[in-house]
Amino acid sequence: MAASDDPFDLFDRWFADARASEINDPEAMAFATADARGRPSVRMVLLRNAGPEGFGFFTNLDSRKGGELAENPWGALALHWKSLRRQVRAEGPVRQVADTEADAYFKSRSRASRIGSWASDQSRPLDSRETFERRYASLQEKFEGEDVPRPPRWSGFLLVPEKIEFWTDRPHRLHERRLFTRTVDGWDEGLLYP
Ligand SMILES: Cc1cc2nc3c(=O)[nH]c(=O)nc-3n(C[C@H](O)[C@H](O)[C@H](O)COP(=O)(O)O)c2cc1C
Ligand code: PXP
Repeated sequence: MAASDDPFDLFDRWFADARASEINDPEAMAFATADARGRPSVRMVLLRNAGPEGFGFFTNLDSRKGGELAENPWGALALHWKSLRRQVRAEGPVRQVADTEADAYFKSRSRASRIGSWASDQSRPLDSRETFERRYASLQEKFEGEDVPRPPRWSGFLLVPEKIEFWTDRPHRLHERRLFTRTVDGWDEGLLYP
């Protein structure tokens, strides 16, 4: 298969274009999960790695998405780059990243964000903004002068794509859709009607 037909090479080129032309957050993607009954939910997350191993992001394992992935480890994502009028979609099984990988990413975040990850019981009901701010302030004190470690329930997920679609806007809604489907030894490429 020619290098230009590899979906991750294509993704890298599109992502570079998006970084150059989007006004903010080219890595923002909608990430869908579903519970054990198949009921879907979707939210934005930031794509933090993309390559042949998959598409990765970081979050709280006890969040709604974390709970749904624990019961149903499948996901779907969509990136939309408005400035380019392009969309990428991917679907496949989702696995948690290794602790070493989560640690390395967590270390790269700002101290304030690291403390925020301890302060936030993500997706749980919160009685008031004040409660959250008090928790944050007391954690700032607790960690004063110390390194802020990764909370044990904060980690990352990797979607290992079985399908990746590249969508390009064309006039009159006659768009182009290139679908890559994983095979035992590579990728099949085909087109879809728009
Ligand atoms: C642009 C954008 C990027 C976001 N990135 C993340 C992220 O990388 N990780 C995360 O946990 N939440 C992120 N959030 C917050 C999520 O959208 C969501 O509110 C949170 O993860 C809880 O989702 P859940 O209750 O479905 O688990 C982001 C929100 C926006 C708008
Ligand atoms: N966690 C939460 C709750 C977020 O809102 C975001 C981005 O909005 C992220 C994680 C990902 O970004 P970062 O790792 O840079 O904080």
